[in-house]
Amino acid sequence: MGVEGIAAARRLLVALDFDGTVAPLVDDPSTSRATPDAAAAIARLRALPATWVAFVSGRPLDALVQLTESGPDALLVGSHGVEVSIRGELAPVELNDDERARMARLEAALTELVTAVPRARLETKPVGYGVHTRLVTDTERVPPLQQAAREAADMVGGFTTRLGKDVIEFSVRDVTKGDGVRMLRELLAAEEGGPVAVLYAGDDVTDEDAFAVLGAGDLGVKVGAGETRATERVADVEAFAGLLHRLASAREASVAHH
Ligand SMILES: O=P(O)(O)OC[C@H]1O[C@H](O[C@H]2O[C@H](CO)[C@@H](O)[C@H](O)[C@H]2O)[C@H](O)[C@@H](O)[C@@H]1O
Repeated sequence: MGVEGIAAARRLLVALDFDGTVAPLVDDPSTSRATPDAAAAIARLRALPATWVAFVSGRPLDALVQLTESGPDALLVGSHGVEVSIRGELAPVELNDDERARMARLEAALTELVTAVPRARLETKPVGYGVHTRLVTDTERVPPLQQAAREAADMVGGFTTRLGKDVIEFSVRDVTKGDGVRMLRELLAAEEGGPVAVLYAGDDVTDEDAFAVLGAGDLGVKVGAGETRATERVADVEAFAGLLHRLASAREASVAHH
């Protein structure tokens, strides 16, 4: 299924990773924003009937709400599938005592490791941690730091590890972006009373879980280089915004015919 094919789907969910897909990677994660071109294409898609745009991200949900400048109709999945917000209704994530205790032990160990490597940074998330190395200038120190972080997580036990772009992440919940996409598709299909086709786009290894739940009537788009199970690829964030505009134009034409 190509872009023009999926544009003709009766009901379409456009599920998007955020960092590296609609927003270029930057040194300060709090300053990330979708490019104006991507934002314009998303607005065009959102204006169409039977068309939904969702963000499915590794970001904590509160950051995702802020960075995507989401309105009350937003469909958001944060923390790699763990946190979900459907049109402002947040399903709260409550850690149990055991999870809290393991988080505290891992935080102590990671804090010590990160403090020892200049410009490494620890991101604290609702269900885990990210060890960021984007700004580490002594790059030889990155692999040993990541290895030590992995060992610390193994020692505490029960963490899912994900290697992303200049980040290694640990989550106390074993949920994926694939679970998030499946949940969104089922929700919309139940609401609308019929099947929903999905276009999913992402740039990182964690997006492969989402590509894995796509079927014959869906479309996976990999943004940038790297191995992927997605069937379509674009070079970068700018090219992906172009694809979103192409999708919006084709869907506008398809809607006009029906
Ligand atoms: O699933 P995503 O929406 O792609 O989020 C993945 C992680 O994104 C953030 O880190 C990455 O983007 C930062 C801003 O461009 C960049 O500085 C960092 O090097 C990247 O790893 C975010 O901080 C993480 O929480 C997300 O899991």
